Amino acid sequence: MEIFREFTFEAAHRLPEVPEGHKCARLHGHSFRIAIQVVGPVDPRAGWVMDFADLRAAFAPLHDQLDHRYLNEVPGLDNPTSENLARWIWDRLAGELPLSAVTVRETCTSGCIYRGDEPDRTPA
Ligand SMILES: Nc1nc2c(c(=O)[nH]1)N=C([C@H](O)[C@H](O)COP(=O)(O)OP(=O)(O)OP(=O)(O)O)CN2
Ligand SMILES: [Zn+2]
Repeated sequence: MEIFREFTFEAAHRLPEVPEGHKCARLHGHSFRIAIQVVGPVDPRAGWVMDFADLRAAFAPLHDQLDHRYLNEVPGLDNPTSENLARWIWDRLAGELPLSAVTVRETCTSGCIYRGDEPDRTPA
């Protein structure tokens, strides 16, 4: 079974690799929403995969590095797209949680879901 916990943080960023004139090259901010999803068996005694509090504890150091920051200055996030942020979070949590997905929502209507390195599904 999969469980998830959601987190929010406020941060500024700019995207340095967008085409000239793209609005996202300018400094701007978002209320980012993150979902950390893990997978595992339901412990028959506890009745849960793991305590939601364990997800909060695991994410807490990352929240400290992201909240009210200029993301471009965070080591490893010099091009802080949703995709790169999802991978950045995954790489830092994969060693301690049985991750199945990291979701990053940058706005109410856009974001990405990362499930770790996946086969390339680009049509031939
Ligand atoms: N694949 C991606 N595309 C874009 C990303 C990204 O991380 N991955 N990021 C941005 C910008 O950060 C932008 O702030 C968010 O994009 P967008 O959905 O365009 O935001 P708006 O709310 O401004 O949308 P409008 O419909 O244009 O109002 C851009 N693209
Ligand atoms: Zn943005």
